[in-house]
Amino acid sequence: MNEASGQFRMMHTMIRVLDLDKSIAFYTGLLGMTLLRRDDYPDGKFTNAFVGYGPEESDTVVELTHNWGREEPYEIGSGFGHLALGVTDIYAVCDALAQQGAKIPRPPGPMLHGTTHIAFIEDPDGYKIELIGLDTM
Ligand SMILES: C[C@@H](O)C(=O)SC[C@H](NC(=O)CC[C@H](N)C(=O)O)C(=O)NCC(=O)O
Ligand code: NI
Repeated sequence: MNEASGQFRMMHTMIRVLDLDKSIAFYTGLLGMTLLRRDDYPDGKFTNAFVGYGPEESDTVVELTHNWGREEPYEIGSGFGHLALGVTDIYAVCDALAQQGAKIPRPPGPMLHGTTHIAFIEDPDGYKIELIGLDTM
């Protein structure tokens, strides 16, 4: 820790989404997050929806930005990696997600070159979400 660290707090990660209702349903319905707030900006023709596991005052959350009228899928690019969620019993969680139709391009198991058990699922826009087996860390 350095002297500057007390001045900053991690607030959110923003991702641009094509279908806001579909994304909100994914993050709340499948991943158990809460829709914390939804702010429309008519002058900018966009909406921000914040989802997470606790209030923004104490938790780092995800900001889903929807640009009105956008139809072209976003290019996620090779630089973006993933959002990471910790879970207990990653195998049971992945089974339940698969039964609900979630895309799981990387099934659960020990990570390459490591020992932590991870999995990767995809959100409606194709953003990778890593699931980390907390009991395997
Ligand atoms: C510990 C956990 O939070 C990780 O994200 S490690 C996952 C691991 N990451 C990498 O290998 C990064 C280097 C790689 N060359 C890259 O640029 O992505 C990972 O993605 N492992 C893949 C797997 O299937 O285990
Ligand atoms: Ni990670």
